[in-house]
Amino acid sequence: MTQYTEDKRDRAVLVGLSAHSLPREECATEASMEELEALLETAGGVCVGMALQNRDAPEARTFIGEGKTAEVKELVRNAGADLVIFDNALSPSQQRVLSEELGVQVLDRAALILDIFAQRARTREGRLQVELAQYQYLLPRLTGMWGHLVRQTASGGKSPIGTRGPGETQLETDRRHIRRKIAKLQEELEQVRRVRATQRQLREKNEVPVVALVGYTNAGKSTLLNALTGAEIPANDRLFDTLDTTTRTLEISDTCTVLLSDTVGFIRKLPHHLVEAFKATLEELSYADLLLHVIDASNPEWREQAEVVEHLVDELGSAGTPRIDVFNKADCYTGDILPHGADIVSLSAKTGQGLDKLLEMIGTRLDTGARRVVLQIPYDQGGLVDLLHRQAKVERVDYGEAIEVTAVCTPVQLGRLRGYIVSGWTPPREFWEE
Ligand SMILES: Nc1nc2c(ncn2[C@@H]2O[C@H](COP(=O)(O)OP(=O)(O)OP(=O)(O)O)[C@@H](O)[C@H]2O)c(=O)[nH]1
Ligand SMILES: [Mg+2]
Repeated sequence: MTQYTEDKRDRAVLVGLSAHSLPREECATEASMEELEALLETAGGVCVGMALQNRDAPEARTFIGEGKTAEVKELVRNAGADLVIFDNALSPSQQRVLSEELGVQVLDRAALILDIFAQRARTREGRLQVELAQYQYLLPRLTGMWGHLVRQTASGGKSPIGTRGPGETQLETDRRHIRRKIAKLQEELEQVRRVRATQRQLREKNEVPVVALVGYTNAGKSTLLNALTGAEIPANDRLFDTLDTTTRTLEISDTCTVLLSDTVGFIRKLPHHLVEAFKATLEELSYADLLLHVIDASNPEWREQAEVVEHLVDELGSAGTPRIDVFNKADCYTGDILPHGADIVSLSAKTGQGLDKLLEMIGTRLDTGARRVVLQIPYDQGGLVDLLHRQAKVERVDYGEAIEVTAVCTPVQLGRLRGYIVSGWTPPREFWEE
């Protein structure tokens, strides 16, 4: 008993369900439970018990079955746990019922991730985004969870996992207040976004291609950015170390300089609100000319992780952006043979092995695939013609109703000039959607 009164960390029992009726990516597996434990540790808690159930379908009221609920209750009592965390998403009512039946606070993976983001967010934008996501998560859960939280915080002591972020006094107020708060946060974020758009326009004037790092959390994105650019972004062996976008210049060769951006890592079952809220930060991705998908090749789960990333990149509307798959951590990789291909590179951000190959690949990717297009440029955009003369191979210029230019352009330039192309190039659909 004395052993855990000294440990101040939140003690949690982790529960997961795998059911035939659930989509595969929503099922709990041993690997996803392990990841949940890592998330719990990142949030400052400790796992004191674990239960994984296989079932045909979730129970409507309690998600897991009756027998399993009793078993979890037993686990909670024996281990002296103060909360139960589900790997699967729970509905607000399931969360409430389970909390009553188990006698402790019940969270799901989404709430845990939100909690970590709340602890980690540093910039104003990051904090606004997390707060917005937390309020949106809380709104449908006001009745059940709140009574519990208020009781808990009223009893004094530190605030437990899942309750950090919006202050307690705000948590006591009503839905209308929360809705107002959400609207206000959205407005503030809109402002942040406007600043971002201006910065981006400035950057586009600079005509420098943007390369963005994407990948599963802990894959080594920040380490790679540091290795390539000499930046000193913190890179730690914990989940969601980076929550803000950092951009640095990277010289690929004497003639080619790009901007390289680090982004927030992805994870399976990322709360939908969070993806929504972080769209401003992740917007960087949609403006990237090239994505570097960093994969931790030393992780036996890399395939599943890569799939999650692909899925989120799609959801964020960047499926059409050229991509290089970077199999990182080659220094400690011992598993099966990695895929090979023109858009695949294996390297170690830590030892530097393979970095030159990546640089070469970025250079080729940004330069190849040039093709001849005809552009119609309005006279008031005449500056673009100068730009084309400087950047592309201009073959012909006709002055008619508009300036008609025939030029050979690289994919990056084509992406930028998409509004003016009249023939020669069929852009991917997402290029047209703004
Ligand atoms: N052995 C080895 N470890 C690496 C390599 N690259 C990164 N790491 C380690 O992996 C851990 C995570 O690296 P980060 O660069 O923080 O990963 P990240 O993708 O930025 O993670 P988040 O910001 O949390 O999404 C750190 O402990 C790094 O030292 C590598 O090539 N080899
Ligand atoms: Mg990072």
